[in-house]
Amino acid sequence: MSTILEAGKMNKKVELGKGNRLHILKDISLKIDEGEFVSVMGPSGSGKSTLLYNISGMDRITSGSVKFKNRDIARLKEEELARVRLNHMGFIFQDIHLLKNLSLIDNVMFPALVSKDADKKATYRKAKMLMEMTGIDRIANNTIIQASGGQLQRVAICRALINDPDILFGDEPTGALDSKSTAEIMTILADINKKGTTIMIVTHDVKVAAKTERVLFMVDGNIVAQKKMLKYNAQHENSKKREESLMKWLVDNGF
Ligand SMILES: Nc1ncnc2c1ncn2[C@@H]1O[C@H](COP(=O)(O)OP(=O)(O)OP(=O)(O)O)[C@@H](O)[C@H]1O
Repeated sequence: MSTILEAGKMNKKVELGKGNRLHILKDISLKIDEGEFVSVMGPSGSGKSTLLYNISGMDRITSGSVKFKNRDIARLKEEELARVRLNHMGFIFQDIHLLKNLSLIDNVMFPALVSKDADKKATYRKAKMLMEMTGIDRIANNTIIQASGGQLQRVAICRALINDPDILFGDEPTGALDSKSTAEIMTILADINKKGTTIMIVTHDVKVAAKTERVLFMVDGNIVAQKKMLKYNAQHENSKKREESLMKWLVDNGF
């Protein structure tokens, strides 16, 4: 299995003013394999979102390295980094950042149309296919206000997938959803992962993390423990057992 993403002694410090600095990520080294489904858990304020933003090149580390496909993205110029993010990465965030004046399908197509050589017809077909896969094709022409939270999260997933990313990052991708929509979104993400897309998400939800393959546990800017599991298979596996075993592991690690 080859490594897709590798952080080496990654540090993030932020200036708080008056000479005060906050050291958020502390010498984090981490490898993510191609095709893996990884989740990050840990107490509030432990640095989970900061890890996700910095390892994905959404933000800049203070020191260390972040290699994406063997290329140190921490040292790229902003324009080049933006191109890597647009063409190779997908992002799903809790506050979804959809454009209010566009229909749902136009929102899905947007990142592809921003990319230079996009063929509009092919992009439309691809957007339709993704919306079909996530069960929202019938409302493709609705506006944002005509869609539920769960439907909007599916739009965000389709949009994140429109440029065929190698890796998908999600910050609490199910955070605002009820348990039924959460389970449906996790099934969609698991399917996407089985087709080969690497996924890394931050979550507070044990039920969500239990459906991933490796759980990283963060405390105070460090990854203090990791739990490796087999890929989740909804047809053959009892998710309750995985949740119980993960819960026990988290408690054993002081969560
Ligand atoms: N730009 C910033 N300026 C100042 N402090 C920051 C900044 N970004 C993050 N922090 C602080 O760094 C710490 C880690 O934040 P982060 O959002 O990464 O934690 P988290 O584990 O994702 O928390 P939560 O689970 O509550 O979302 C927090 O104390 C946060 O207030």
